[in-house]
Amino acid sequence: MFHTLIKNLSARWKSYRYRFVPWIALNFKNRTIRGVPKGSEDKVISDKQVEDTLKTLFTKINGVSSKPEIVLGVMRDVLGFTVEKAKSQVGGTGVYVTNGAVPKGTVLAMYPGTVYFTYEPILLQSIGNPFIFRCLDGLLIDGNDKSISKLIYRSCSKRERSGPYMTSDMSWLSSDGLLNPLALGQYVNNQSKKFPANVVYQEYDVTDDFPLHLMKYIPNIRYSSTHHNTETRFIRTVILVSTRDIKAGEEIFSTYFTMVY
Ligand SMILES: C[S@@+](CC[C@H](N)C(=O)[O-])C[C@H]1O[C@@H](n2cnc3c(N)ncnc32)[C@H](O)[C@@H]1O
Repeated sequence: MFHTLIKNLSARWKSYRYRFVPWIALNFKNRTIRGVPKGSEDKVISDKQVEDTLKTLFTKINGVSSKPEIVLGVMRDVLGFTVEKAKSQVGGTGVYVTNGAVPKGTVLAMYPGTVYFTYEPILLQSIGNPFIFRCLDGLLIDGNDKSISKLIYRSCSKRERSGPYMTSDMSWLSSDGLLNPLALGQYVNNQSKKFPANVVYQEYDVTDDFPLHLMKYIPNIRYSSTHHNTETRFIRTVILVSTRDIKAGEEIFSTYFTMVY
């Protein structure tokens, strides 16, 4: 009987398709589901566009001071807009476009955090944690910037550094300085009737050919060491892409409920 229970649970988990894990999804009564046809991979812009945006922004930020006003100034010059955290219109903290305008189909944020493969232990970190994001292939990203999640991200980042090079951004965990101004996607709230979604999530895997000196701006790190895992050395990132033009002053909303059918 126990065996059947585990089998059923595991089958249900495999067919689970929402972006946020069940303990977050349960909080929402009125779920508007975004359907994605199976096999479409759910990409609204190409990997090449994502890569170009990240490389261009990181190259311009590289070497400037980590003072937020300086970094945001560079972001404004390069991308034509800035995004920042502020009190949400629906609950807690949210993310707003604070300057300029975001055209449709633009990378405007990233979902930072520790990346867990399906076989890695996340239970302890996940209890009461509303920041666990689920990728379409089941990988989980813990974007919580507090408590045990924060300690784990920091220690994995230190483990992965490559000689003088940091291979991930830790600045989203504190207010000591800003490296990657896009790394605030974990604070984007779920859409509602009054505030329909204006962004979607999209997976983007950073591979070995990404310039090593720009890796310090990648706000994701693998829970397990990449060095022992030659087949899967990529770093999963998740970006948020605008689905319409967004003006300064508007809050960003996504849909936590993406259903693959
Ligand atoms: C990933 S966090 C988003 C950031 C969060 N607002 C905060 O201040 O930390 C997810 C949590 O935000 C809240 N949230 C997100 N969308 C919401 C909405 N439309 N209405 C009310 N609360 C929402 C819920 O508490 C949810 O568990």
